[in-house]
Amino acid sequence: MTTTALCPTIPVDRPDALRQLRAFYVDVLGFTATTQSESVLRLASPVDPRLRLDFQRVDGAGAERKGFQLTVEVLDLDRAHAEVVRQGMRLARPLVTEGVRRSFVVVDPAGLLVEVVAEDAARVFGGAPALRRLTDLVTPAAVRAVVRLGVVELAAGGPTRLADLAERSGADAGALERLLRHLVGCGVFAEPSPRVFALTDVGRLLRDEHRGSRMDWIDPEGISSRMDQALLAMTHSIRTGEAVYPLLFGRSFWKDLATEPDLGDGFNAVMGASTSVVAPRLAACHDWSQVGQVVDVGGGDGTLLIELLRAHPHLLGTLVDLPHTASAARANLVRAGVADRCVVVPGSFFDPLPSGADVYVLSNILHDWDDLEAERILRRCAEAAGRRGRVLVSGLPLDAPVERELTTRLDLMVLALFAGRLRSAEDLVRLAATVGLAPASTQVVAGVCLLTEFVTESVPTASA
Ligand SMILES: C[S@@+](CC[C@H](N)C(=O)[O-])C[C@H]1O[C@@H](n2cnc3c(N)ncnc32)[C@H](O)[C@@H]1O
Repeated sequence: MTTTALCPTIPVDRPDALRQLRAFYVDVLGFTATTQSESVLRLASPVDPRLRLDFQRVDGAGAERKGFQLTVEVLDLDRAHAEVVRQGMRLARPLVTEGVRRSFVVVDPAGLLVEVVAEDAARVFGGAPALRRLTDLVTPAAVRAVVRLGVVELAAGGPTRLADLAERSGADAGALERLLRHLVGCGVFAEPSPRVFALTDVGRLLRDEHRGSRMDWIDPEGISSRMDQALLAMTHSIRTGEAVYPLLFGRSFWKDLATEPDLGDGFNAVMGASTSVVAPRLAACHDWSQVGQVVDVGGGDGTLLIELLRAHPHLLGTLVDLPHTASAARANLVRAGVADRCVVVPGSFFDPLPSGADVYVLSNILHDWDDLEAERILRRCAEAAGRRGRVLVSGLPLDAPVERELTTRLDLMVLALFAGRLRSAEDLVRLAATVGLAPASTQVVAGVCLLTEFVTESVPTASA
């Protein structure tokens, strides 16, 4: 049995209550009123129709139900009904069909009336909503289109006429109206008056100012689009355990970024934006006072190193990354005014790293690689750190204390892109042990990022 939505029905007995309730739930909390009559007010979240709330007048005519009641939507109503009968539960109303709506009312063991209904529209159009939510590509594509067209930014100032949005974004007015109409239904835009569109709270999350959010990853051109295409072709990766990206684009993800500077710039920008959220916490949560020299291995556009150098003025830094990204990092370090305390080394972390620093940081690196390659990177860090240095590994672990879907999503993404994998804290310790690194401390930063400090137990012999 699967429940797909839940809706409390709350009885109200004052004549003007429904109007006041509407003012609060619609105007303050942003619910949409899906039905309003003399006797009922039905509300739903515009972005998640599973979040519902009904109010029902119990004083007037037509108020057939009394008392608090729950409506539970299930995928298989007949099976739920058969089970209720098998358990000998009391039915307050037998199974009935009203139009396309089939339901029964049962009294739960706490005495609460529970109306069990078949998932709406499941038999009408477009398949079961629960399945549609899992499989639909139209909405994600529509969101990408409206961002790419710049319409989100154009509407940022407040309600804007369709004609202006179309003219300024260079879109066909009729087609743009169809796009926006769909996004109104999804709760991304509102249409306060005909052909005037405004961003909702959800729509505002798509704005440029939300750097470091999901929004950075949905530009439908450039690197994000290639990543999307790789995800759509994931079946190959599941079949083989290999990255599908090279199959689609003729070279590995990192080679692709190095070959097409625009792609590299795009990736550095989104990666830097996402790292900027956690960088201040990484700069604050570790004891950097004893560290003189830090090497940021695969340091990307310099976001983390800039944060470290700014927060700890005694610190000297080195950033190692592939040549194109190293140049971007150098420019950012100069702009941030910390270049005089920093060396940028264009190169690969599969080659020997600058040795003798106190700390080697690997931020969001190891999950891009399979175990063999991740081990090679760790070995390079351990060799360079020697007996005295430490290796700090930071990134989202597979067993992060967050909703599971957040970690499994990234795990599948790195599989499709680079045959990488997310690792649990335990996996990481096991992997590091193969190159003589032992955990000295571990902490969760910003609720999602595992920061593990390793010391060298036995320095690996330098590999070729
Ligand atoms: C996921 S990003 C992480 C960037 C940065 N550490 C952060 O946390 O924002 C991975 C980085 O690894 C770099 N990289 C990939 N292959 C590399 C290699 N062979 N040697 C050095 N850097 C490499 C990429 O250029 C990119 O900057």
